[in-house]
Amino acid sequence: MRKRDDRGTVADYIPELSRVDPAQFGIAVIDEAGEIAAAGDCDIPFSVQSITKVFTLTLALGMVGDRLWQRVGREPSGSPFNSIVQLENERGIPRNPFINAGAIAVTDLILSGHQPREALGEILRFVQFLADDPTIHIDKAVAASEQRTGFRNRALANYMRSFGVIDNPVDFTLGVYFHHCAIAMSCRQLAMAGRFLAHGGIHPNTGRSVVHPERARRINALMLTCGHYDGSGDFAYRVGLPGKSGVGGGILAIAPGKATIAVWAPGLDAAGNSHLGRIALEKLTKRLGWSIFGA
Ligand SMILES: NC(=O)CC[C@H](N)C(=O)O
Repeated sequence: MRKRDDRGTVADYIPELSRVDPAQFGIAVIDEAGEIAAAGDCDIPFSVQSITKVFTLTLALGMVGDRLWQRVGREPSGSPFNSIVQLENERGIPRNPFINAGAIAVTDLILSGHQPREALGEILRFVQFLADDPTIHIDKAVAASEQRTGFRNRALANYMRSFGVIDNPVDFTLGVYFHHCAIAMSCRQLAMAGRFLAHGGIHPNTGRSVVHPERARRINALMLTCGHYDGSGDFAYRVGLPGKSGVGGGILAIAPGKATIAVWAPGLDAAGNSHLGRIALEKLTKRLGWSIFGA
């Protein structure tokens, strides 16, 4: 991967992300026993962006349960991650929790009854707990950069608010959303944080239950069908694992019962998913026979 020169394009609609060096590549795999195989820039923290949508969905389901599905759907959108078109015909209900509109609605549920700072603290502590690492932090420069330029997300949130899908002041909800997207993690930390999804909802480090096995299975199903936006079908076709991407160039993939894999390569393809990250996952799952659809 290091040697390839087809690297995709670094996201530039969040100015701070356009400063990231596209030559970087990292990967970390953690198996059921906790054995770690990691290479390249696997310890460099990067902006996880939409990958946090997996953690905020998990947290929100724990807080409000299946009531969440009154606000957000569970179907792939077939549209770009920041698209607004479906909201008009679908009463402001976003198609799924992994497109921006859906993740903003989920963030709004987490915020309800809290101050933005408390809600954000709750999300960050949850991610730190999952990764078993209290040093994980929010990159304030990235958050501020998106606060300044996030006009589309502001449009999505205001539009949903007009349908009553968002309860809190839009600026509060978006403040929490921009900041949790700006959580910085390395591939190693991310692969660690996802482990409960590969192992039936159990946190392997502590043996404690994070979610019911059924919920872990369902989150994986959503990652498979919606985790790469309008590139989800292609990701399932090529890689064959539940996965969640972010515009920082990271992908978290789950091989149920086997392992978690986190990859990071900042250059993106046309759908906003890591170009080399996807290629690396495709090669790895093929070689190991890890696709959930068979060898
Ligand atoms: N696909 C992504 O990672 C998008 C997340 C980013 N914070 C945004 O809202 O645009």
